[in-house]
Amino acid sequence: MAGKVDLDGNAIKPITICMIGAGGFIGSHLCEKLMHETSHKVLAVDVYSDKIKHLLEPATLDWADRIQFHRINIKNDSRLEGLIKMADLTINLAAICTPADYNTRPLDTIYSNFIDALPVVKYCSENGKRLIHFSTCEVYGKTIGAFLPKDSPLRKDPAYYVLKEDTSPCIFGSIEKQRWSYACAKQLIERLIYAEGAENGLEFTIVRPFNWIGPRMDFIPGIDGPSEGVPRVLACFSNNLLRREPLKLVDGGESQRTFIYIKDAIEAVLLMIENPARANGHIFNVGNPNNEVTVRQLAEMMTQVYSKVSGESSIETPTIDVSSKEFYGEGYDDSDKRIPDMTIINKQLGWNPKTSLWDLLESTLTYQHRTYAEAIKQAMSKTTAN
Ligand SMILES: NC(=O)c1ccc[n+]([C@@H]2O[C@H](COP(=O)([O-])OP(=O)(O)OC[C@H]3O[C@@H](n4cnc5c(N)ncnc54)[C@H](O)[C@@H]3O)[C@@H](O)[C@H]2O)c1
Ligand SMILES: O=C(O)[C@H]1O[C@H](OP(=O)(O)OP(=O)(O)OC[C@H]2O[C@@H](n3ccc(=O)[nH]c3=O)[C@H](O)[C@@H]2O)[C@H](O)[C@@H](O)[C@@H]1O
Repeated sequence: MAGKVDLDGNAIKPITICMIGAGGFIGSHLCEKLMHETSHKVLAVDVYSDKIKHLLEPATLDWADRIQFHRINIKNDSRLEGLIKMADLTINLAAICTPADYNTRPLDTIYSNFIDALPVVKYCSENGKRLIHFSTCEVYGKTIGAFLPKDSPLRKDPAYYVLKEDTSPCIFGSIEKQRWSYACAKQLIERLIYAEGAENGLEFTIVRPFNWIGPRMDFIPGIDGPSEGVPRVLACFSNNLLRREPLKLVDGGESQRTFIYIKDAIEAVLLMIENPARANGHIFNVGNPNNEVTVRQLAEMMTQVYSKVSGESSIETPTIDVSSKEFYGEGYDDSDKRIPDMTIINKQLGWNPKTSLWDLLESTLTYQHRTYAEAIKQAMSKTTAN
């Protein structure tokens, strides 16, 4: 990695990164990237390590002395401050971030996304350490366009739906719509970090991911996660495809999302890590505006791609409609449309996403099939035998 330079042509010095939530979906890809392509050290903090165990064992791996796992729950562990002090940069990924939890476990959601993140911000600020904090595109909530009459021509005007870091408002539902507990907690921690920057000089970068997807996202219920758990849409639909059952479309599958391949998104995070002068003080949308689909279109595309990669024909009724109340329970609500404006990240870091939705689904579903198809078959034959 010798001779690597940043965007301004300066040599990149190896640093130590305290990565909280390193054992999750994004953390595992970021650790992989840092081990394979850089000389930086990682103090990996999480309560789980399954998704990074290939990076931790055996001790003979090339990067063994550059990654250390610390099994710590940041809610109640005094070792956290010491790790932040040892590092040059802290990246906080820890959170409850599955929508099925927002309305059913709103207290855990708010504590996890706001209260538990507070000491991390405080330790960084007090010790003069740089912080990259993971927020969410959900802080935008609904689009302004969602409130226009259905047939209004203004709905087609990007000014009413493209989400911009420095000008778009944050539009959430009423308090009994507990779906917004997550977005609201994330918004408040963003405001707190911004204020620490303004009043106390904290060097920060806030990342707003827009539906990053890929291998190792969430879990497949009953195989490597709780059998009753509800993961995010990629894992829900993968689970349905693997079990040859219809994909469930919540409230008609009309909501729109832009999906980005995790590997494209991780490139953006590495640029933030290695270009502090360009990233500090900024909030960045990280998404792929070219990959927009409705959830129904996503289901159709995943069905087609899965058929191709598994060699199995699709089932007769590939999708069924289900109400959000049935699927998520009382208090669910949804973001209607999420297209990231890319002006700021383009200007500061010159970054652009590359992978099309079809291509990213092809590599992700190939992984899902290879990793889970056999385990699902065995689990299903056991259930039938009983
Ligand atoms: N994946 C996305 O597209 C996406 C989109 C928007 C925002 N985000 C944000 O990015 C971050 C990471 O998301 P992800 O998709 O990797 O989620 P994830 O659930 O896979 O990873 C989060 C990790 O944090 C760990 N964690 C949670 N609470 C902890 C605690 N108290 N102590 C120690 N570890 C703890 C979990 O064990 C988990 O491994 C989250 O803050 C999330 O809100 C992700
Ligand atoms: O990924 C993001 O950028 C953010 O958005 C996600 O929220 P959301 O996109 O609503 O979550 P998904 O579970 O991925 O659902 C996407 C859409 O699919 C629908 N869905 C989900 C699952 C399913 O089986 N069927 C179905 O129709 C949901 O209702 C929703 O409209 C999560 O809140 C976070 O992980 C993150 O902050």
